[in-house]
Amino acid sequence: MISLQNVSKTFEVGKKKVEALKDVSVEINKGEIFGVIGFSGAGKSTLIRCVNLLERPTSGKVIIDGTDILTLNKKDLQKVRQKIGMIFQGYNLLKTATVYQNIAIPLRLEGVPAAEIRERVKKYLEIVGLADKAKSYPGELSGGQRQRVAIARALAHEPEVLLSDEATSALDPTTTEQILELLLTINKELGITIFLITHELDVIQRICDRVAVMEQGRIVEQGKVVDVFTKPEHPRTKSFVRNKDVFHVPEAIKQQLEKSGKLVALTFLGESSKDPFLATIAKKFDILPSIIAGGIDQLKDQSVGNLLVHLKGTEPEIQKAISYLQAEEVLVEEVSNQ
Ligand SMILES: Nc1ncnc2c1ncn2[C@@H]1O[C@H](COP(=O)(O)OP(=O)(O)OP(=O)(O)O)[C@@H](O)[C@H]1O
Repeated sequence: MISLQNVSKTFEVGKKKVEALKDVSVEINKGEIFGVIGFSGAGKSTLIRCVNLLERPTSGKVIIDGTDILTLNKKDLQKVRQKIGMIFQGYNLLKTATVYQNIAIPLRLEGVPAAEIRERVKKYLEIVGLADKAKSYPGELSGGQRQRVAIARALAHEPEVLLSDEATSALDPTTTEQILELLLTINKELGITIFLITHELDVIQRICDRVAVMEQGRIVEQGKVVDVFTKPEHPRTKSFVRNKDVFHVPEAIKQQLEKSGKLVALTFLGESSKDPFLATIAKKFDILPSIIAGGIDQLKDQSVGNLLVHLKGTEPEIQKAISYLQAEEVLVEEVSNQ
């Protein structure tokens, strides 16, 4: 549906050149939620702004439904832009207009008939759960409510794609969760494709189907969230994957445990977490497994469990147990040597 092909963007600031995007290629499929994660300055905003040409790439193609929109004239580009809604970290609402007017004014400018404007404002305020706030001003709303108005305003144009530029970054964790739930509903029930950028792994983990990791203007890793999350390859991705925190063991304890065996990090997906792996390996092999730490993360469609386990025993027995776990599709990473 959206295909960014070899997109580069160089800003010229005085005599200095800033390469914000370097040969970035990314495909977003119809109906999916695709997230880009990266630290500040990685190029995420520039990338998302290239999708609706708020920023024009220096080179490369931006293909939407088969058309390279860089080749379009103003009028045709305008038509494509109507298919793309956008929400921002700062909401971008008109402070002196009511919630109703914030949604209605852009529709009026687009030439939507008055009766339809009334219908759409009502419909989308209901969808975002703010039917009773039509007459309020943005200043009377919480951050989460303001973002809901911004979402209703974007939806009122009945777009096929919603771009989200750090939409939850200014919100507390509970409000973030509610907005993410709303984005999931919009994706599922209205069939809207969502392309979002964030610096928070939680956002990716909670709602995205696929993810790309950006660093210094490049995409360094991309794939299904579950794969990137459980088997991160690039150092930048590893730095984002929080489950490593579970496996952070104070050096003194680590040294103590390593004397009598091996520390392993186990990662398992959804269903496999129900199997009693540790009891089984204790029975089958001459080892004593003990749990040092653990946690569980909820992804969009499944959960991922993490355990830090000490395997007490001889090296050959430990290796047999590890092979057994791997055959059962548990991801095993030795943390002793890290
Ligand atoms: N209009 C601009 N003029 C000059 N340089 C820019 C412009 N926009 C972005 N840049 C530079 O491009 C690089 C990427 O910026 P960008 O905002 O895309 O990153 P980001 O990952 O979205 O970071 P943040 O989350 O902090 O916005 C940075 O070095 C930034 O300073």
